Amino acid sequence: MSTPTLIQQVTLVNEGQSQVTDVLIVGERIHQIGSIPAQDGFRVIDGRGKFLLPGVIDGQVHFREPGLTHKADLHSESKAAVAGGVTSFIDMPNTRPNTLNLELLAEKYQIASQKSLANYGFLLGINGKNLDEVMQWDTSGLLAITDDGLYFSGKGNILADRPDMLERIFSRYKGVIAIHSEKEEIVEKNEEIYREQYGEDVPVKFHPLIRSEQACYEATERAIGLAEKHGARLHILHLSTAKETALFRNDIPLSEKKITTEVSVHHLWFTDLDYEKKGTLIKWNPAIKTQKDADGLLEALLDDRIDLITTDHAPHTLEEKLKPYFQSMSGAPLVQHSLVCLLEFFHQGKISLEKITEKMCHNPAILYRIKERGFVREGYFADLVLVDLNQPWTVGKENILYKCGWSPLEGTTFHSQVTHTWVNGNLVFEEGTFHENAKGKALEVWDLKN
Ligand SMILES: NC(=O)N[C@@H](CC(=O)O)C(=O)O
Repeated sequence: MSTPTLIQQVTLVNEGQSQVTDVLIVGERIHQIGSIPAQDGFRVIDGRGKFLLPGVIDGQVHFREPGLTHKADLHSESKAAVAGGVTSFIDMPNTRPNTLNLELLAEKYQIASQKSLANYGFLLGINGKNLDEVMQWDTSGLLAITDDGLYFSGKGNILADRPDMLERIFSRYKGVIAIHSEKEEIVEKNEEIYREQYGEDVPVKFHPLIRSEQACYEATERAIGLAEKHGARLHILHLSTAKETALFRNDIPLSEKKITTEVSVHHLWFTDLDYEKKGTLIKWNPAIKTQKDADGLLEALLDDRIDLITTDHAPHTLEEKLKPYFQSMSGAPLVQHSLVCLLEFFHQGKISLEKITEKMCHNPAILYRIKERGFVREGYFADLVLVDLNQPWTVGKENILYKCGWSPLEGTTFHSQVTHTWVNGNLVFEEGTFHENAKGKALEVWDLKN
């Protein structure tokens, strides 16, 4: 067993409170929280002036393996994740081939067990062809997160073109149905309008008018209608408009909600005014919209209509990004910078540390029923992140860890820095250095009764 680690006199931000305390890690678990005297054989970390949070659980990333490893892979992106204080992630099924059956799912878990520094869960994708098959699978047990997640996305989004199929899914599936919610038929009509005027090189500032508020709102409204009709468990991924926030409730605890949603960091951080400077580097689906939308999303996050913060970390090579509008890939990397972005909002007085912890650490664990993680509790896994709120640094090529080698935040100065990250009790990131001998684990889920 590794040396017990005592983090002394640290401000622990956890479960709605911040207090100075000591935290003792023994093996892969949090052994004790309180006033703990150092003993011979302990490794002691001086936490004075620093803040300790549960490791971030990013509920939506695209780490691109297998099949798209020229953009990213489970090793490179999990390294970027832990450097950013992210100790667990849930990866989406739009890898190649798409993760549409149990063999492909098992393959992902196998690769991650060899390569990932962070803990991992993989969602299963669904399309017109595998629906009946998925419904018959007993996906409990080993498959962890995947028994609880389904995902739809991209062109030919079935919300738009297969309402009959949605009806069947919502009436039969009991796990979390996670949806990328934009009506493709509206998007396609808008694309034609702009294509006629500008050809292939539509100015990217029109992206939020093509992937419009209406496209988002109508898809989300329809999905919620179906979920309510069938009592299904629906999660809307990366909400991007203020208007949609009115469709969600905040009068019941998350653990009792059947309809939940999240906001991704870029929809809080950027606005349409940034297209002029950043161009297609900030082309995402759903699109970055207006300041009013960013403000409305933050407000809904603070008043609990929005349940989680994710990144939708979606790396592409610079070459794939810097193309004319219609060829430029949507998506950008973020997982290394999500926590420091939110800490910057804290510095600006927009959000508390307790709320950041709730939305990035506690709530993903509650929503996906992740076992013994997401909170700093005795007996839980020691997934922890230590941050210094006053250690400014600037994002630049020399410190970007993404395989694609770029970030939409290049040139941004953050006041806060992640200094240490523990995953399952192992100190994997320490002041810019990685200890790569220990690998992450597959996330496990609580039984439904918990
Ligand atoms: N969010 C994005 O803009 N891109 C995602 C796919 C998706 O969610 O549409 C990707 O995988 O690149």
